[in-house]
Amino acid sequence: MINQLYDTSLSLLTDLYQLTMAYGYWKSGKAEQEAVFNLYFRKHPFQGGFTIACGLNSVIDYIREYRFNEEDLAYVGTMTGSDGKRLFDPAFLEYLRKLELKCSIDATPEGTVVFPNQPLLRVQGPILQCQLLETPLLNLVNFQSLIATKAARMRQVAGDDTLLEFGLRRAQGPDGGVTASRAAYIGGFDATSNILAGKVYGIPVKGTHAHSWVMSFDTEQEAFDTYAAHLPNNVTLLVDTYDSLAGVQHAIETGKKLRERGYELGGIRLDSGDLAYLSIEARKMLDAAGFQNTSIVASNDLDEHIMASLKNQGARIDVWGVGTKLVTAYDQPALGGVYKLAAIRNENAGWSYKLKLSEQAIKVSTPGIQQVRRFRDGKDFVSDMIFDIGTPLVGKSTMVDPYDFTRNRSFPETQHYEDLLVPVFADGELIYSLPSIHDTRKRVQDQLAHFHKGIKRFVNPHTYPVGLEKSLFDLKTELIMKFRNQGPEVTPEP
Ligand SMILES: Nc1ncnc2c1ncn2[C@@H]1O[C@H](COP(=O)(O)OP(=O)(O)OP(=O)(O)O)[C@@H](O)[C@H]1O
Ligand SMILES: O=P(O)(O)OC[C@H]1O[C@H](OP(=O)(O)OP(=O)(O)O)[C@H](O)[C@@H]1O
Ligand SMILES: O=C(O)c1cccnc1
Repeated sequence: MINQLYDTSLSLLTDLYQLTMAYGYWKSGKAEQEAVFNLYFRKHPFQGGFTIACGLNSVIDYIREYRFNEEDLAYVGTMTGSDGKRLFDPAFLEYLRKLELKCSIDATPEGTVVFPNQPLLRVQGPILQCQLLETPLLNLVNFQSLIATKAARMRQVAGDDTLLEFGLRRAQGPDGGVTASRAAYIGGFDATSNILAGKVYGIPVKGTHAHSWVMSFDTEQEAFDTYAAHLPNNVTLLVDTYDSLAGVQHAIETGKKLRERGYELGGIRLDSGDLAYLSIEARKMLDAAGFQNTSIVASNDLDEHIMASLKNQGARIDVWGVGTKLVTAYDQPALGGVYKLAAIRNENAGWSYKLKLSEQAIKVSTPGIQQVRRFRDGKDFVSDMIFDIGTPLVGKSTMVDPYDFTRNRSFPETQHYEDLLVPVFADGELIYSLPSIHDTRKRVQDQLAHFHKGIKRFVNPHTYPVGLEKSLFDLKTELIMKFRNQGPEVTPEP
């Protein structure tokens, strides 16, 4: 669907270094060498205890439409190096012209609750192709997972209240706005004010009116009455232009006139002042006037923390309109997802497992062709184990905390589990049937319900156990030792 927003090919939506590396692979005869990359993040956003995977739908669109068209190639042909001469041999442009993606991708379905260091996507295929995908895949998955997570945090606070996303005006550009609306819906919002997102993604669209409507009339009463006269089936009146509680009284007057015509006053919206006090007072006034079913909408720089505080204060808010702090992920504007080479196939020697070292333990990548096994105890999820798909898992499974080898856990063969990564593309062919956005949205809440509530709290959340299967842990340790001492690779035992 992202392609619907742009009337152009998106194969150049990447960093130059991906293309220069691709060129290098091609020139040195490595272009077709099979490789495996993992896409994962290292730390939950917002100092939280969970993250929602989101963006796979866009990844699928992107890959299906992937091609270098004549305009792309003409542009790439003009690119020059430090000596002013062209960067790329024309024969490489011919190679790109004929390029068809043949990668296999396994991915965690959108709407899944995920944790640091586990692959959300595993991309396997010719190294040149896997490399070209790094930047766009990160661009698509990082942002949408970030916003879906922010939205899911707000849903945790809102309970059964209605959540409206109002962020387009503050979003990071047009695509930032539209994809944020999608991710917010998946994370648990009920509707967006963004009409294009409604059209493109089938999200419910809802809204009230702005201060300008009230200001354009001589009196607030006239403004409310006129709005209700023309849109009787969509009346939520913004009451705070001059004085919020006087505005509620004007809305009640309009509501009475609406009722005579057989319509109901849908809601009033508070957009400034003490939202706890004003909502409690507004509720009393509406109830006393017989408008018990009229909703109270609140907006004004809300986030999950203010919402929680308002709930604690007994605010009578039924509908929360949230913009800026949701779509810009205000307190943490990026998810630090990365894409790392984990294995490469040598012609005669089989797979070589690869690892990136770092002084920081958290930044040392994990080698291998990975899968994530999520163990259940009854209906609840209890632990995730990252393992290499080449390892035969017979008998009990033991997982080790990657940062403290003295901490480990074992599960008997009979323990219930599900493997999170599912096949999406096989050799470039889509083999995954996409769930509807509504089912994906439901999946988020179904999943969250089966995790320990400690991971959902905002302050010092519980760390859900994610470990490396013992033989993968041992292999990683061996590789770290080997690399620190001499060289970068190790061939796993068959
Ligand atoms: N009772 C409350 N408890 C905690 N935070 C609140 C409460 N009422 C409002 N807020 C939040 O306080 C912040 C600032 O509110 P403030 O009352 O200063 O805005 P305002 O100046 O009335 O609004 P505006 O500048 O849009 O006219 C907003 O993020 C709002 O959501
Ligand atoms: O506060 P947000 O979470 O971003 O929600 C969207 C805001 O956008 C609108 O007003 P706008 O901010 O344009 O003007 P205002 O601040 O004067 O109300 C609306 O009235 C909300 O307050
Ligand atoms: O419909 C609304 O009330 C709305 C839409 C966008 C931004 N703020 C409010």
